[in-house]
Amino acid sequence: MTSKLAPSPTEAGCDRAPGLVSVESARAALLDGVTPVSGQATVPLSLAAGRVLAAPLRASFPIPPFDRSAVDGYGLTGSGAGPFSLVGSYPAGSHGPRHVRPGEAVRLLTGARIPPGVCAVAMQEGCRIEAGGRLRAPVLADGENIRRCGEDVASGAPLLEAGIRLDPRHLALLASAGLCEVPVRRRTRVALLSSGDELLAPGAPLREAAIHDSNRPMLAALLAASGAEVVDLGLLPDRRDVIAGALAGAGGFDAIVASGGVSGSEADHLLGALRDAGGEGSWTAIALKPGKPLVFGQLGEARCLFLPGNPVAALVGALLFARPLLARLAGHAPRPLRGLPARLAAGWQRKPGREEFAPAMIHDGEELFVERVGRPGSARLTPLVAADGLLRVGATAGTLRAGDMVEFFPFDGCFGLA
Ligand SMILES: Nc1nc2c(c(=O)[nH]1)N[C@H]1C(S)=C(S)[C@@H](COP(=O)(O)OP(=O)(O)OC[C@H]3O[C@@H](n4cnc5c(N)ncnc54)[C@H](O)[C@@H]3O)O[C@H]1N2
Ligand code: MOO
Repeated sequence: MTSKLAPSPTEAGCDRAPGLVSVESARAALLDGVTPVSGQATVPLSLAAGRVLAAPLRASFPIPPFDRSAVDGYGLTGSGAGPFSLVGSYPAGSHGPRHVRPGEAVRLLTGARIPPGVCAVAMQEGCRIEAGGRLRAPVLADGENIRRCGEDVASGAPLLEAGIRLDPRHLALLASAGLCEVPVRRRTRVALLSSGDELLAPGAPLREAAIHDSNRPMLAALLAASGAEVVDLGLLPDRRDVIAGALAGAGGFDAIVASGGVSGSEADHLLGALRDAGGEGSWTAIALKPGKPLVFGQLGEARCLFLPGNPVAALVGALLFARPLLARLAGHAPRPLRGLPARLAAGWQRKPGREEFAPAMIHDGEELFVERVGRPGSARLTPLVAADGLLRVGATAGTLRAGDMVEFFPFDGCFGLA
């Protein structure tokens, strides 16, 4: 794993600064050989959102299970305009008549079973009841306004493939197929820690030269939203032996995620501590801004991903690397990272060499226009909070001008279902 992360001679220096590894090849190296966790559970539908389906599911009956009316109206026995004699009224859920004979029509509400003999349903808005109670209807095509048995899913057809991360849409499909519980993979277990002598636990009173640990709550929430069970290993000092001790007990997790202490100064002990704990790993400089220094490794069963300490860099690293790692471990395909094409509302001076992600806001308009929020900086959280998402600039881009195309990644997707 380590050697694969070294930049190849062809890679270095072509579209990024020499010696830096592209995000793409770093991600490929991180995911190389990662297999899904074993172990399954059966969970009720009410707890299945966010879990990964462990086995393919098929429909044991057609959906819908019977022909039914798509509208409030009248079931007709022929396509002609009538007049028809009305022979009853049937709401959704009722049995309906045994048979409707030629020349007859039946009142049907949306969702009602189509009785034998009915070949189309006329919407009530287009119908008229004559004096004497007979029905006049528009001429209809055979099958109009009828939802056919099995038109959504045929009996025995595949419902969902294994490896799908279930979201509210899937729960609706599974419920409509009569399922109340589903087989899912066990959740991945991720250990999370922060390191740094300058860090204070959330809520602790400020002391001189210290700041609060803002990465741990952010990363814990982000990893949990990716479906992982997060175990907090806490806040560790800049002491190699203490960090090694904490890591040594974490080899049974599926992944260990840390932030801080990865840039290689005399106070950065994560990589050394990983080795002391019996693991292996390597330091990598990624062609990424923010988020250049990164440590990947392995300790026992656990894949290790140590992110930089600056909070925006930690977030970007978690989105680009931890998310796909957790997806692969959880047994579903990492979602391809594809942003929306957007135009810059304003440019800025920059040097080519590193792919860049910046907090950005959407401008109203017919086209998607985005603009960086606030002053750039990997330690500034307020632009991140004010932003609608992150914009991405490719590594080769130099100074940017208003109107240039970039990619935009909204934080909440469009509807945020998954
Ligand atoms: N001479 C160089 N110095 C630095 C470079 C470089 O290339 N040459 N890179 C800079 C970049 S870029 C980053 S990012 C950081 C990464 O450093 P570390 O991962 O070793 O992180 P620390 O030094 O521990 O912390 C950096 C910064 O972030 C603060 N921090 C750390 N953890 C947290 C936390 N949990 N919550 C909030 N803030 C945190 C820490 O106090 C530092 O201010 O290195 C640069 N330096
Ligand atoms: O790359 Mo650092 O990760 O810019 O803040």
